[in-house]
Amino acid sequence: MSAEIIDGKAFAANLRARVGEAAAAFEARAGRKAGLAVVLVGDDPASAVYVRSKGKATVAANMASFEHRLPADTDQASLIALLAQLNADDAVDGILVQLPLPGHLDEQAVVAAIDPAKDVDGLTPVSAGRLALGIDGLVPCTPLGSLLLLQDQLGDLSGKDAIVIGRSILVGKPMAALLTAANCTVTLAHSRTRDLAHHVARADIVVAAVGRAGFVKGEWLKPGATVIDVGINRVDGGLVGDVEFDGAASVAGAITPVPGGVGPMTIACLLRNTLTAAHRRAGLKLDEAAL
Ligand SMILES: Nc1nc(=O)c2c([nH]1)NC[C@@H]1CN(c3ccc(C(=O)N[C@@H](CCC(=O)O)C(=O)O)cc3)C=[N+]21
Repeated sequence: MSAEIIDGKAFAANLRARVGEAAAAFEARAGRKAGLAVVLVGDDPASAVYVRSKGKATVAANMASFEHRLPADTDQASLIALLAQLNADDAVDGILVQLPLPGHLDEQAVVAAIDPAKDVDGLTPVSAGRLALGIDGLVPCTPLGSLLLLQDQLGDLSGKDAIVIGRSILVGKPMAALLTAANCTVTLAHSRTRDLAHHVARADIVVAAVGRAGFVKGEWLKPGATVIDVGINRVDGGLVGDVEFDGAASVAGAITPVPGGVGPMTIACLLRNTLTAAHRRAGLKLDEAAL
């Protein structure tokens, strides 16, 4: 094994601490805490654990946490009504609706009902449009966290060849947009891509977000490549990523582990986005470069 292991957990802890300091400064200036509302529909135990850990991290970062747990059979109109109430609530700077929603709900319509100014997940059509057009807005947390790790690892990304594997709304598409904005030459690969290994072999940066355990093989990689493994797959032995870790670690220059890589960055970036939204809503300036 030769690759450096990128410690996302430590980086995320640092970021949360810096966000916490900036959130305390926000409270002093604005006369209120920045606030994050999380909406959970149904009682999926994994989601409940995840929502609880977000709430704890929010409070630890000097922000207010509002949790709304709704029964699994909540109807569309009630959920939209709750979102309208949160949109109108001045104490709420960020709104996150935990996905996936129960099947009877229209996920697209629900997400679109979130005020883009409070869209800390970066998933509304307005946020996605802003990212595509290069207009300042709120960016999805997992791609943002991945970009921060890459910039920390590599510095300026200009001119680097990057491949993003997976074209989901949550990760792949926004990741490709962020890397393009950072001046990478980006390949967006997906399930219909022919000869994926050939494309991966050219990449200085590989972001794997396909949701299949061990899908990306070490022998595909360019020696020294930086690998960001977004996958979180539950298997018999515990959690594994989308990259075959041992094989990749003997070829890559640096790689994120699962767990302890991108996952913790997602929550840290959710807090960062909440602070960003709070400053914009209050008309205050946040020095994002200092975060
Ligand atoms: N609207 C919405 N936004 C989301 O961002 C969102 C969502 N819905 N639904 C669920 C997924 C999942 N997700 C994770 C975030 C952090 C970890 C994380 O911190 N994972 C730890 C390990 C956790 C463990 O041990 O289970 C790690 O990778 O080290 C995992 C999963 C955000 N999601």
